[in-house]
Amino acid sequence: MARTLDTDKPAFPILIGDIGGTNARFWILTDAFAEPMQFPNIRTADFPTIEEAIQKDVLDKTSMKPRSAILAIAGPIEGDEIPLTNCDWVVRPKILIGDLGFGDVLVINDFEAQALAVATLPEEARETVGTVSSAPLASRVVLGPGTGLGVAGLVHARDMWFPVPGEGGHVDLGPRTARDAAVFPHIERIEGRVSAEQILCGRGLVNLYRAVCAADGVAPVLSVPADITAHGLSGENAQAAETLVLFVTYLGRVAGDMALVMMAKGGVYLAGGISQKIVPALKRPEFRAAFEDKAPHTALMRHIPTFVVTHPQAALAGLASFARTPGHFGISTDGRRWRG
Ligand SMILES: Nc1ncnc2c1ncn2[C@@H]1O[C@H](COP(=O)(O)OP(=O)(O)OP(=O)(O)O)[C@@H](O)[C@H]1O
Repeated sequence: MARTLDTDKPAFPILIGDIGGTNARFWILTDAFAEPMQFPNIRTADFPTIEEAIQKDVLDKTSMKPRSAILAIAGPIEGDEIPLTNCDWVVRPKILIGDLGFGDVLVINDFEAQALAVATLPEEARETVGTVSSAPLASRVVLGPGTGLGVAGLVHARDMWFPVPGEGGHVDLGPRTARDAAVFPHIERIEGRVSAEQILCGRGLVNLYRAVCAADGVAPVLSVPADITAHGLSGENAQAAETLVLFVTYLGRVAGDMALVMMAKGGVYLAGGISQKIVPALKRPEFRAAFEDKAPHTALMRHIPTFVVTHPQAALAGLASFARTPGHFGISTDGRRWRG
């Protein structure tokens, strides 16, 4: 139920963890007010299991014994064994309780955590894209191209924020312009279709770049997402430069669709590992133009702010806000909380 944790809060110290497909990050909150203890970011591929990662990255490095854990993971949360999308780890709350000594484990969706962050993000932890820079207390959307494409909504009601997790990264993305029509036939599909995540993530950047090369009849010379954005931003590779322009155009198109679905007058927040790295490209006209190009609602879209989340550990900041003041957030713990 929405207020479960308000009356039954997890006990401090609390381990909070943001576990993505590529990276995992952990903090310990010693109490409701103290600065968090931060631990080195790790790559999930460097540890065979999450238990080993928590033991070696966190527990072996402090005498603090966390009593509770709140983990945000990439993937759906069902049952007592929760495999992660895009990584080999399986989260087993009963093992975390039995082997690592936690008394209380809550697992939520990683984009729910991003939504928690967006609810409480200070202005200095975001950068405005476009000309609208104030965000009213109204529904928001967070959209994050990273290892995958995460999407969540955030509803403000009854003086609380309610994150709305979903699978919005898998909506269809179709061609609009003549150039799109030339590039799209070369985009690798998933079961016959081009979902947004086929383009708007690290792997998708490579997919899009290869399609641009194929449309131009040139051999691809880049294969790593960071190289494509670097060569695209510098302009030294024509196909990478166009890839980046198309990437922000499609991101604007999907971000606009999500804003329409949620009536997100409170703004669209771009998170994930890629957004912060391509801010100059997002500030070119194409992103906002695609975002606003939503007839018959272009006037509405012009007033919706768009931001890049610049906080380096936004999901952890969101989890920390929730752990400290759970009553401010409507998070359901049904089927997602285990006790020792
Ligand atoms: N400079 C860059 N330009 C483009 N892509 C990048 C850059 N740096 C990293 N990436 C890509 O970002 C992705 C990692 O994103 P992120 O940091 O959000 O990881 P994550 O938290 O593990 O992801 P997720 O939560 O989506 O599973 C990888 O696909 C990586 O190739």
